[in-house]
Amino acid sequence: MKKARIIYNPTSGREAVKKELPNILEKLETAGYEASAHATIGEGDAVSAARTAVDRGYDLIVAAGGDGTINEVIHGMAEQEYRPKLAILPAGTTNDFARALHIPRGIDAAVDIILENNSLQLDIGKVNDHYFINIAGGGKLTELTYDVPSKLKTVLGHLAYYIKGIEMLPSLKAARVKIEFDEEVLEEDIMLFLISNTNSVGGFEKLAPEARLNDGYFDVLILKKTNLAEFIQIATLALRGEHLKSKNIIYKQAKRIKVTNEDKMQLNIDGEYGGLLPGEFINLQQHIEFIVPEEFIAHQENLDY
Ligand SMILES: Nc1ncnc2c1ncn2[C@@H]1O[C@H](COP(=O)(O)OP(=O)(O)OP(=O)(O)O)[C@@H](O)[C@H]1O
Repeated sequence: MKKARIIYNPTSGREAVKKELPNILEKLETAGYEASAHATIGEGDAVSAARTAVDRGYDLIVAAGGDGTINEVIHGMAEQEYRPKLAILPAGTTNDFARALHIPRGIDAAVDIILENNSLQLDIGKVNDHYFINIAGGGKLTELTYDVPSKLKTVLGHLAYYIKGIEMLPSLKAARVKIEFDEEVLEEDIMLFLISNTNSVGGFEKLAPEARLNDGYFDVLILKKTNLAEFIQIATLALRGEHLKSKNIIYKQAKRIKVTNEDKMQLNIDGEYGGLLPGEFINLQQHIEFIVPEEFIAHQENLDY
């Protein structure tokens, strides 16, 4: 019998998973899994819970919570030689990765996707000692994601980022960075750089429109030094997915990127503080097998032609 381990954050998304847990376990059992669950108790607990699940030879790990929980589960799995399949039950404030995989928001519908058991090997990113699934970046602007007070984030979701972002606009500063791509070096004064694995980040659905999740490439977006008016114009274009035509945006694809800067620029990794530059970003191609909707597999195949 196949064994499934649910690792869930009991506090995320108004305790949605906690309330639904008996139903989730029953559905998995009916589908032939021997299912058990671990409730996380705080920061870092999902990392060790995932490590333990790998050591115990589970066939499937179900990460239930927001992007923070999924990120921790991936940290617990990524270094291991044996990596079980990974399913996601989105129940957080931000569920960018679940959205990128077309996993439905409702817990019940997301469990049904697990039962359909379609899967794809997908890329994840690594920078220094951190893994990321959505995006990593740096620059004064990216610091706003962890400046948003968590209460505001819980109540307002993505809107909180925008409010805080607008408040921060007048204090935006450019910084000089050196960016080494696979075969090219760039030195620029920039407002921010984003290294994206998926195309849906922080509510911007089309930030990196060509990002594919299994091609081994990151999509790199660099916003050159701009004034406030230009910045607002580009942000407006970005909401419509039309920012790539701006002369202030550099867009590239690369497997490995090294970024250095002299001012101790902070790194943001999947929305959390991730240490200081320099950073070496490596794309681990098709490193983890994710359970995804059949429709997502068709969508990826369409991108290939
Ligand atoms: N029992 C717990 N109590 C408090 N915090 C926890 C608990 N379990 C895990 N956490 C922490 O909460 C962090 C965020 O949780 P998670 O990502 O699941 O949901 P969220 O805060 O609703 O959404 P998001 O992080 O996507 O905005 C996790 O990275 C983890 O460190």
